[in-house]
Amino acid sequence: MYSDNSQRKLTKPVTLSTLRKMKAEKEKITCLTSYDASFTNVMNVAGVETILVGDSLGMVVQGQDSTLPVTIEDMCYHTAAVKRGNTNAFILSDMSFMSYSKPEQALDNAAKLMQAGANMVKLEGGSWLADTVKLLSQRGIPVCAHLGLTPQSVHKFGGYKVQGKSQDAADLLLQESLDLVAAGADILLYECIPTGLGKTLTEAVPVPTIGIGAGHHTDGQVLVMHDMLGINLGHTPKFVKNFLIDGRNVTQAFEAYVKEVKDMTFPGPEHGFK
Ligand SMILES: Nc1nc(=O)c2c([nH]1)NC[C@@H]1CN(c3ccc(C(=O)N[C@@H](CCC(=O)O)C(=O)O)cc3)CN21
Ligand SMILES: CC(C)C(=O)C(=O)O
Ligand SMILES: [Mg+2]
Repeated sequence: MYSDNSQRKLTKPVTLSTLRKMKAEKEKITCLTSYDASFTNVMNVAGVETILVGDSLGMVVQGQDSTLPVTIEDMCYHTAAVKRGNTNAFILSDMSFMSYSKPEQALDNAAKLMQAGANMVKLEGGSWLADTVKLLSQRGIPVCAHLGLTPQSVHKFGGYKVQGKSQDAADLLLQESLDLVAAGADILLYECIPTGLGKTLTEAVPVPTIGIGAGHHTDGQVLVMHDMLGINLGHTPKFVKNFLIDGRNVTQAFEAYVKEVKDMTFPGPEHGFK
């Protein structure tokens, strides 16, 4: 459909260096989830710099009620599909529930994702992950650490709840962020934390930050594609905005998302937490 490269907005491959430069120059980083080749191609056309093969696929593709049933084989299958549809975006893939509970096991599973086509792997957790992040980093695997509301811990949290609300919880998130950066994390992703804390953390760490429900101060933004196209199966979280409105097609919805993240009209105050 879009085999003509001239239609694509990303003219050269997005790398970790590109993303670091964007943080330094305060240009917002855009990210959307994708799980297949076709949507990935449309995201390339719209200029979405980074694509997350999220374990949210368990919910929006497989129809599970959480991300826990997703396997590393599922993640590899979708990463390979995204890779085949991709030209220049940077691909991050989630490590599935319990696929990184021990460092050596994490290395074996991260290797599978990298061989399937990921440019970086994402793991949920805090300081306890430092040894694993260090091992992956030393072996040449870029790592994104996902903090705040970590959906694989939903049963421990007792629901999808905003994190980092008390001063103690906010201080702990800062310490954990610094520990993970010291261990080699290249990107930090914050989910469902107060907007002010998103700002504090983004200013405190030297690596790019990406937020979802973390306010407009993070270096980048991510949304689950289905949510921003208005085809969420269940309850719609507060941080979601439907971009498939006003007679837009899917490409135009992705373009509107890129524009609003770049000019900081998305997320607005109504999409954040106090
Ligand atoms: N479609 C979809 N979108 C997502 O963003 C997403 C998934 N699936 N699956 C995995 C996780 C689960 N996520 C979620 C799910 C629900 C809320 C939610 O309802 N949050 C409440 C906050 C409640 C509070 O105030 O503590 C909200 O109102 O937004 C947040 C993140 C994010 N991820
Ligand atoms: C919600 C994002 C950050 C994610 O981890 C996913 O899509 O799985
Ligand atoms: Mg995930």
